[in-house]
Amino acid sequence: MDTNSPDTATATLLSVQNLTMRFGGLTAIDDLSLDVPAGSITGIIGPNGAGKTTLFNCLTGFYKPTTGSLRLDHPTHGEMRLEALPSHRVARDAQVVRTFQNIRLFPKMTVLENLIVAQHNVLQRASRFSIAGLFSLPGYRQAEKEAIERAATWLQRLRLEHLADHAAGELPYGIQRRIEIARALCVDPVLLCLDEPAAGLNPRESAELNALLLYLCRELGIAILLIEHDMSVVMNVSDHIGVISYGRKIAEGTPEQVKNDPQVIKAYLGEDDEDAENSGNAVTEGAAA
Ligand SMILES: Nc1ncnc2c1ncn2[C@@H]1O[C@H](COP(=O)(O)OP(=O)(O)OP(=O)(O)O)[C@@H](O)[C@H]1O
Repeated sequence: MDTNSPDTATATLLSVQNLTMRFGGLTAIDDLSLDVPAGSITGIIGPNGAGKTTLFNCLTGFYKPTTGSLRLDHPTHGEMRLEALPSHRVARDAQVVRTFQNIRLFPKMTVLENLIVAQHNVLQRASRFSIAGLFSLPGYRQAEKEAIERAATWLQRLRLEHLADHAAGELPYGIQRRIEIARALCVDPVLLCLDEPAAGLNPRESAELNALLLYLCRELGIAILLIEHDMSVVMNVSDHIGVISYGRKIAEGTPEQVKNDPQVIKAYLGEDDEDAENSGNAVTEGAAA
């Protein structure tokens, strides 16, 4: 990553301040404040319907928050207010990129083509919105060459290069999830937002995902914001975890602090003693894997 440097490790990259998102009478996010440090992995957990994906949708411009601010300290552009940017500029200019809960690859395109399409912003600019692209002028050809090289680099880093010419939709589910991450990485993210990347993975694939996330963060310096229900992933890779319930932050801290927090156990287990016993398991399950 060109835009991240190791000395930013303790700085705040993203500051979510007093974020509220209402849908009519439903408050999905309720006065949420949370800091995402640079160069680290921040986990976001919480029961179903807690507001985690809504937070991502606010961050990436899919929703305009009702109130509150999302300040990104961009390594080259300085402070950017994400809540004021349209979604295409969040990815293109702020380099905040996301994956989705449901896989959204182009199934009939090859793996390589999926990664090139992700770079449409750069290619579109180089094409001068079609004339240069149409006549394949040198500037466009150069941009196209760089896009292919960038895609090839990420395929190689994620050990997918042997699958470059396969149709994405024909590959196993766990591989498709990995391709989605590779595709997001082609945009050179300052902040990579992953929405349940372990959903549907088997234990071996979850362990590989852990290794991948640690590599991206520790070796390449990419900050990651991770929504995940799979505790064997989130508890093992996160430096810091925020817990949301009914749109509010109920706890924040290291994985160890969070999994022992009575409010977190209650949110997962409910009030009932027996439920609570089960919910404690839900928070800690797989954490030592
Ligand atoms: N576009 C929308 N219109 C109305 N309600 C919405 C919309 N998007 C989300 N919600 C509601 O906001 C609440 C939070 O949903 P959200 O998807 O953010 O939860 P989540 O924590 O991601 O849940 P899960 O873990 O099940 O994916 C839910 O009650 C959901 O029904």
